[in-house]
Amino acid sequence: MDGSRPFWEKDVTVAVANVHMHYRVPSTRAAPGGRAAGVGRAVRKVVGSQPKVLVRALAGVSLAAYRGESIGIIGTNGSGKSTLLRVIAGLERPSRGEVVAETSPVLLGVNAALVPDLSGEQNVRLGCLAMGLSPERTEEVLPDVVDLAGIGDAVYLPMRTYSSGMGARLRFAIAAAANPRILLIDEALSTGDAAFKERSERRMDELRANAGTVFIVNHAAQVIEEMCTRAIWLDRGRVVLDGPAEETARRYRLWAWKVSKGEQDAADTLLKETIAESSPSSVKFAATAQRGSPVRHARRH
Ligand SMILES: Nc1ncnc2c1ncn2[C@@H]1O[C@H](COP(=O)(O)OP(=O)(O)OP(=O)(O)O)[C@@H](O)[C@H]1O
Repeated sequence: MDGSRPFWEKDVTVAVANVHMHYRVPSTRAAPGGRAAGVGRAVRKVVGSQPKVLVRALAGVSLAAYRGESIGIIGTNGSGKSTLLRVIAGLERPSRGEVVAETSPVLLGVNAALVPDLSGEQNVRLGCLAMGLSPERTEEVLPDVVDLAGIGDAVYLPMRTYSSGMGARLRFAIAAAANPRILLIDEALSTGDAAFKERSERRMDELRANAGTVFIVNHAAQVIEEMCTRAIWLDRGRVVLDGPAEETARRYRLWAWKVSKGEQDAADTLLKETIAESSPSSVKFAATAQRGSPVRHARRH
């Protein structure tokens, strides 16, 4: 990677600079120790408090996203994918590091807050208004959203009666209606059928063509390969590989295959080799930048 090339305001939509995310989480695991520790445990049992452990969800992630990119994020359970999206969306503040986004990203999560007792149609209205569309614009886009979701007359039924795939389709259609410049999608597309996949791919292409950036979290390397131009493989909160979607997906698949065959040593070696071979991104802000302010002095090293 170019050691000093600055990237300019007009190209960058999101910059993530050395982001760490730590959580302190109560653990019921018995701590080793002698009698004193045993007494401590007994006391905690009575008062109900538990010792806390540190979980490192992200351990120094840096990346710069450009206009027109669709970036897949892959990795095993707990590798930090959703945390990264939440941090980019501004829902959580990193423990360390900085995130700057050109405009407010829209996060489309599997648990996007829709109301189960309302119909799909009512939820579309609610979702559009919540994303800042005017009531008039909401009515205008309603038919397109319903069309993109493609769930037929079920759109008039309460959302609690939907299958997970139907709910995911509706959420995607609602998020896409806002025409966000930065769209973050957490798993939502993996449950759709072939027709929906094609429609959602087309809609994502439109969003990207509209000078936007789309981030997609998915376990399936194939989905990432088909939908993204670039992919980032995360493992234990670190970037293993950040490159063209096809190459990253191929490497990740090979690693996952070795793990599934019980070849843990070979998988570990592949992981280490991949990290060693890849040139890590390092994004720095020359001036103190804040979320929502344009990227002015960021440099990728
Ligand atoms: N709010 C939280 N409080 C405590 N720990 C958390 C929290 N959110 C995430 N974690 C932990 O951070 C790590 C990364 O979680 P994250 O959900 O980002 O992983 P993921 O790659 O999206 O996983 P999955 O593929 O299973 O959805 C995990 O160990 C998880 O337990």
